[in-house]
Amino acid sequence: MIPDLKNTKSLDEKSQKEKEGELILKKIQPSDQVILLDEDGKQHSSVGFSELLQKKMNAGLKQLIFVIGGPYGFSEAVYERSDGKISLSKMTFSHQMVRVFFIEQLYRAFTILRNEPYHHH
Ligand SMILES: C[S@@+](CC[C@H](N)C(=O)[O-])C[C@H]1O[C@@H](n2cnc3c(N)ncnc32)[C@H](O)[C@@H]1O
Repeated sequence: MIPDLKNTKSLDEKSQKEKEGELILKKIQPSDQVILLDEDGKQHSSVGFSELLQKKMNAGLKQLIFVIGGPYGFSEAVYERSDGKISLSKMTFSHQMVRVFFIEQLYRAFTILRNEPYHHH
């Protein structure tokens, strides 16, 4: 997790996104795949999302990184480095809410892949 930026009042929207973007990009290795959580991304069902994860694992990917943006979203540099975008809804949520929703979906996806009795459709 990247700590909240301090003194953001002195930063305009673009500068804040760029500063956050630099901190995000520092954590990413060249071999990583990066998927952004973004309201304009592709929407999946929970089963569809579990299939996407399975496909990535089958491809022998070393590390798949999901990134949640700050209050103004992502900088251009982060969009350029990304390999895809997924959306949880057309609505905009706070990054704190997205963290909770997305962790539950990750948990759900792995229970689907393991045939555990958590997901009911
Ligand atoms: C308050 S939102 C930022 C909204 C900003 N207007 C934008 O263009 O992304 C903070 C972060 O939460 C995540 N987020 C918010 N709503 C989302 C949604 N419906 N689906 C996926 N991620 C979402 C994104 O990662 C976003 O960068």
